[in-house]
Amino acid sequence: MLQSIPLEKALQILHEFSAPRGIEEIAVAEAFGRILAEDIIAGFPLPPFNRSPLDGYALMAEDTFSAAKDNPVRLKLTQTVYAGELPSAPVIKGETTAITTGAPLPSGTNAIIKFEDIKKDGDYILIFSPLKPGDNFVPAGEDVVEGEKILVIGEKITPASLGLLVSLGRGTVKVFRKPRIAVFSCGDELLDIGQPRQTGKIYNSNLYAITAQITEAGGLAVPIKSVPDDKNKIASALNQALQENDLVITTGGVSVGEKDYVKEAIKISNINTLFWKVGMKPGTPAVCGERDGQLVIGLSGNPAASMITFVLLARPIIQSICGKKGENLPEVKAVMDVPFKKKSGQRRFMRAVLTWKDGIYHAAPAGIQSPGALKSMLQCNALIDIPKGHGPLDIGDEVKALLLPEGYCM
Ligand SMILES: Nc1nc2c(c(=O)[nH]1)N[C@H]1C(S)=C(S)[C@@H](COP(=O)(O)OP(=O)(O)OC[C@H]3O[C@@H](n4cnc5c(N)ncnc54)[C@H](O)[C@@H]3O)O[C@H]1N2
Ligand code: MOO
Repeated sequence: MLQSIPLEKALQILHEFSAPRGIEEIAVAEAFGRILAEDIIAGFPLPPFNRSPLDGYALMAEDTFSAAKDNPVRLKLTQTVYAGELPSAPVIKGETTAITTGAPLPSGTNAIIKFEDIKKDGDYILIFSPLKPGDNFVPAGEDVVEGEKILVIGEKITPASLGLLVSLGRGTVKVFRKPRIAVFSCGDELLDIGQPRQTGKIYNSNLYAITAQITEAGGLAVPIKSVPDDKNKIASALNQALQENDLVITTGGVSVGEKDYVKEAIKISNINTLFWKVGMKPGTPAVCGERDGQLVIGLSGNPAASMITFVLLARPIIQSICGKKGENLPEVKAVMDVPFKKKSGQRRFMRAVLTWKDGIYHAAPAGIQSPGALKSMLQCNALIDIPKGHGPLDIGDEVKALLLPEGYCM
């Protein structure tokens, strides 16, 4: 069994099992936040026809070249085109068409003047300044040309991508299937919501924090009741969770204590242990296994450690299973504004608050860094990646920071 491996190596191993688990075609109305499983090629241009961007008059710019304040040009008004209608005739020299915003332009026109800028004179309009060809003229395909690839496999569907899909007449779209991700915590000390407080016991907060993290990552979280410190019970929970889901995440019971049974339960369930312990603090004792291509990711029970290991180790794998392309967390440089006294015997991911000031990120520790201290995660918007063996950090030291996903921080 591999033991105490660098985070990058751990990710490389897990990525062997991170292929998407299938494609489904869903209604565009349901597709916000999903990951595209097809490239979207425009079947027609946007806008689909030459159109007016304002309420006014469509005309030939050449007719207005001599227009001046004291020498207006007179054009004959021959028709009105409203948005949703079609012009009944082209515009010829000396004529104009009244037009509303979004209406198709009659052929022959190459400029539009706002109705506030003309004077009506019976069936004629008076124009007091010249227009150039193309003034206020929105050509078909200004936004998207026919045949253009506007969305690409692996991109997240945003409000704008939904708008574009519908503009192109799409009612459904192919997306990667959301992986079902079971999550449960191990520990005799765990109480669930609603159970009365008991001395020596604590509430199972990890289940809810990790469930939310799975949802943020794009997975379909399947939270499961906590399992006592019993290797056979943990093994059977793992078995069942693997049968019904694409991936299983556990918390607790991964260290060296007498009742830390997850590693043993993994063996009992015929899950192949991929590695135990990752060179990072917090979250060192994470254990990962695989059975028939499905992963089990066992995180530390400490609430902050489990959240941090989730974001660094599990999130990129989940995102990849979701079909998402690209890096996990954006990396930026920051300067320490507040010292951090501790040495880092191991590579440490320090919870930090980053603020943008004078063209640079400034970093301060987010609070107590112990792996069980969860409150520090509230304000934490970044993790400072401190290399193994690094001494204390002083004010002004430059550090590497990983920006946490939006939605993690208050
Ligand atoms: N002798 C040693 N002891 C420990 C070592 C070590 O190397 N030698 N490693 C420490 C490190 S590092 C970590 S991290 C923890 C990890 O322990 P486990 O993953 O086995 O987690 P537990 O012991 O089950 O729990 C740790 C801590 O977190 C609380 N907890 C557990 N589950 C939950 C939950 N669902 N919600 C909220 N809080 C939870 C639990 O009560 C403990 O306080 O091991 C060190 N020990
Ligand atoms: O690895 Mo543990 O460092 O205490 O979270």
